[in-house]
Amino acid sequence: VAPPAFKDEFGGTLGATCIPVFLPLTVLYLLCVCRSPVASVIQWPPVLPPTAQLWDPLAPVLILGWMALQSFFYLLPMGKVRRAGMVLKDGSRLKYPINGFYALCITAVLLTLSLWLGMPLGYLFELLLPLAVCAIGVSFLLSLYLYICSFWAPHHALAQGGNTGNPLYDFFMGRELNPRIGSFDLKYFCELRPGLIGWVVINFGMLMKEVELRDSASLAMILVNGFQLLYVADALWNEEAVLTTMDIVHDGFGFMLVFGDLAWVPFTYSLQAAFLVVHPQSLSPLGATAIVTLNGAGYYIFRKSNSQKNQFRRDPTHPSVANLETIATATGKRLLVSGWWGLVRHPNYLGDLLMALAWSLPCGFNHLLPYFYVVYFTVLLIHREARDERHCRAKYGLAWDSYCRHVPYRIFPYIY
Ligand SMILES: NC(=O)C1=CN([C@@H]2O[C@H](COP(=O)(O)OP(=O)(O)OC[C@H]3O[C@@H](n4cnc5c(N)ncnc54)[C@H](OP(=O)(O)O)[C@@H]3O)[C@@H](O)[C@H]2O)C=CC1
Ligand SMILES: CC(C)=CCC[C@@H](C)[C@H]1CC=C2C3=C(CC[C@@]21C)[C@@]1(C)CC[C@H](O)C(C)(C)[C@@H]1CC3
Repeated sequence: VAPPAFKDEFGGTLGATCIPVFLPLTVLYLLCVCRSPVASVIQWPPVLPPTAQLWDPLAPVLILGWMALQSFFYLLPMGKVRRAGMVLKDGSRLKYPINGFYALCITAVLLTLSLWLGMPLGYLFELLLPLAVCAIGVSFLLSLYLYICSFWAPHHALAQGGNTGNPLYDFFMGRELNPRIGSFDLKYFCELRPGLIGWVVINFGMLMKEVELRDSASLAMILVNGFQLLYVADALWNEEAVLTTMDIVHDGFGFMLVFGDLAWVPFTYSLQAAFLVVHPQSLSPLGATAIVTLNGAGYYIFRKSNSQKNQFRRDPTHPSVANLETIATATGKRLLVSGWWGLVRHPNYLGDLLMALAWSLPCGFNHLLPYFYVVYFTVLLIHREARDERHCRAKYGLAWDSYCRHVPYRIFPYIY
């Protein structure tokens, strides 16, 4: 039996106690700020909504209906049959359906149909706060369910980090690695479907609200919608690649990921679109071209580097990666030291951050709020890089040190 893991991630027990209180309040606060005329994150006294604005009986119906609809799409026998994930502690490999892109397409068809039937999608703007409250509630309930069920999971199915014996810390980190109901994988489903697709649906609702208010969608709103739709469509098109990410391979499914997937992503990643509804911006053609170019460059780096590593991990003999320079490690796996992964140790983070900046720039320079995503994301990725570095050093030892000497910069070439 392995020794219990240390409570050393995310500030230990204190972090695991405070974050589940602080982050849900942050989501609600940011939504209130972005709808206020001043939209200042440092406004005092802070903008607080009347309690009546936090609840709408339609919200739980929409959230639960949405989860049920996306679960139904997940179970439909379409797309690639069932792909095997990474090898687990007991030597087995779980199978996953690869049909997320179809789920996005069917959702798009349903949205078009509902527009045609005259459904007021712009009403999502009014519903943002009650929807966020319900998504937060669902996150707490699901995390509690996962925590309780994990006590029936076999030992080899537990995650390394969320297994300390401290209930608060384990609830936060997640005890079980791949909780499932039958063949329905809860973590894989939540990571890519309800929150990610929900995010672009909310964005579209904000665009429709703008059309309602001003008769047409602004260029800034179209760019934000287009960029973020590209990001979500890319994630679902390359769904298989998520099977090699840290969340799926290493992290347990606890409050951090449940809340991140179901509440944080849809309601904070859509802040720029919600902001533009109340604070319209005009963009010059030159400004728009520069922003599109920045997003294109970020996307290119993000996609090429992620695909290169994914291809290399799936089949190192594939012609697209077979000629790259590598370092051998004691585990039998090799590390890339040329190509994208020879430029910096996380080229995919670099591309993702350039895109994050391009999503905020259409909102102009008069407010900090639309830049919340860039700031949060920089902190998240620097922290994530440090966590990954610790895992890799523990896994690969001297080979990792040698990789770090070959590739000294972590995310930004010649800077960090
Ligand atoms: N939009 C958002 O909110 C978020 C987006 N992301 C994005 O998700 C994507 C995945 O990120 P994440 O899971 O954090 O990390 P990575 O995809 O960067 O995966 C890290 C793993 O890659 C392997 N690896 C590292 N260096 C090398 C190398 N030189 N050669 C071969 N393999 C290597 C190691 O695993 P092993 O050796 O075991 O294979 C390491 O643990 C990124 O593009 C990131 O930007 C991430 C978080 C949030
Ligand atoms: C503040 C807080 C609660 C943080 C939790 C972190 C989560 C929001 C993120 C952890 C890793 C994520 C990934 C994506 C979304 C955000 C979370 C869940 C991702 C699905 C976005 C789309 C990308 O293409 C991706 C598939 C590579 C990515 C995977 C990691």
